[in-house]
Order: sequence, then structure tokens, then C-alpha cells
Amino acid sequence: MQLSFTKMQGAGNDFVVIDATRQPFELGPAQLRRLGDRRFGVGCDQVLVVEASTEPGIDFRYRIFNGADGAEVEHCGNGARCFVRFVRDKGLTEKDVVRVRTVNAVLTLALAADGRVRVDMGPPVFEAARVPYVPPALPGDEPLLNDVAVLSMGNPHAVLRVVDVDTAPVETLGPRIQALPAFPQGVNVGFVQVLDRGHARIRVYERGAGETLACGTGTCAAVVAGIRAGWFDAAVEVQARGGLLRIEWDGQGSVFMTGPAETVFDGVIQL
Ligand SMILES: N[C@@H](CCC[C@H](N)C(=O)O)C(=O)O
Repeated sequence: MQLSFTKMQGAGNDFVVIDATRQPFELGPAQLRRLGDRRFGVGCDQVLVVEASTEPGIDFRYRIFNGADGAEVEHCGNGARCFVRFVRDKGLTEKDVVRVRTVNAVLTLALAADGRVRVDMGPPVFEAARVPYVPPALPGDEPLLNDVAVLSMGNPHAVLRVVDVDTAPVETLGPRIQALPAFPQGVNVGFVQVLDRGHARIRVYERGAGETLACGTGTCAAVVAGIRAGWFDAAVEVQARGGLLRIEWDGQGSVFMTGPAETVFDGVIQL
């Protein structure tokens, strides 16, 4: 089959975006992995699918698949920013603010005049069963989880504070934490370096993708964990390797994320 797509990126987290309002979406895991493959396909961290919605008050349905394993996941923050840029640029809506349904939430995405996008990422979830997370029976039973904050931003996250993200063992500790039985659906592992109460640096080893240049939900999770731990004020600028994200959280409701979203190119691939 011939598939039209758009390659996009948000802070260096890159996507293949498929308009399934104009062509049926019928790709299986092998085809999704091929799209994600940087040598044999297009190459991306995630595949994003834009579907029409008939639900009142919901403009589109937003589906996300990890590029390395083809698995469908619940949330992608950088992808959410690219989503609204895509539906505007392709003429699928004239709205500056769209509401989209993911597999487990409704998100509000707002395009700003400067081209950046502000996303209402929804509230964080700390209840272990809803992450899902099975904590060690006794503190210290699993040394890898000492000093790790666990929460959900719609998808599961583990957050560690490090002295310097450049020397943090992201490539070795990330996959080890990710594979722990404590995370029955896997986990995204964030390494955050606190610079001051309003600034941080981050690297994230993502579930189903490995280390990416930025992870929107991972950055939100790190800031939420840091606010709860007393490291940060309510608004934090976080430098990822691929770009800068601003995260705001008042300690109770939704987390808000602002950052860039850009189109790289349009293409067609034979699958
Ligand atoms: N890059 C994303 C997160 C994508 C999903 C994640 N790998 C998972 O499996 O939960 C972001 O910007 O949030």
C-alpha cells in the first residue's frame, strides 16, 4: 500500500504523522515499526494518527504508537503539540484551540501567535495501581527504586534526580529500571538535573523508543515530582537535548506544557 505522511518534530522528539481522516488507518505493528525504522523506513520516535471524531465537543481522535516496537500508548506530549500544528497546516480545522480524545483522556491543545503550542496535559496520577506500579514490599527491597518518584501523566514515568544529566547513566540504568517487574506495562525513565527553582535539564529513556531528544510527558512528570519534593516553583523551564519546554503546575490540577512544533517534510512511502 502507498501511505502519505508528514514528518514532524517537537524539541527534537520526531514523529511520522498520518492523516486518517482522509485515508483509512489500517497499519499493523510490523508496518508501524517500519515507519519508525531510521534505516529501512522513514524514522521516528512515535507514529501519530489523526482520526475524525463524531463526539460532541471533541475535534479529533489522537492515537500514538511507539516507533521502535509499534505498540499503542496512551500519551505523547511533544506529539500533542505537533498534532495541532498538523491539523491547522493541513486545513483539517481553522480553530486555534482543539480538543482531542486519546485512549484514556481528553486534551486541549492551543496554538499561540508565536507558533508555539500550549497543551493542557491533564492532572498527574500518583495512585500506584493507576500508573501502574507495584512498589517493593519493603523500602529498599529494590535498590534501583530508591529515590525514584513514580507517577502517571496518562502514561507511566519514573523520575530520578541526578547531579549532571551529561554524565548520568541514561543508556544503562534506563533500560534496567524499565524492565523491573514493578512496572507491569513498562515505564519511561527521566533523569532530571535541578539548576535552580525555575530551571532544569533533562534526559529521558522512553518506553518503546529508547533515549529521545525530548519527552513531553517525561518533562511534565519530572517537574511535578520536583515540585512535590520542594525543588521547584510552579513554573519551570526545562532544557532537553533537542529543545526547551516550559512546564507549569499549581500543585493540584492540570499540568500545562508549552513548546515548539515544526513540520520537517511531507512524503509518501510504499509499505
Ligand atoms: N515522546 C513522548 C512520549 C511517547 C510515549 C512513551 N514512549 C510511552 O511509551 O509512554 C512525549 O513527548 O510525551
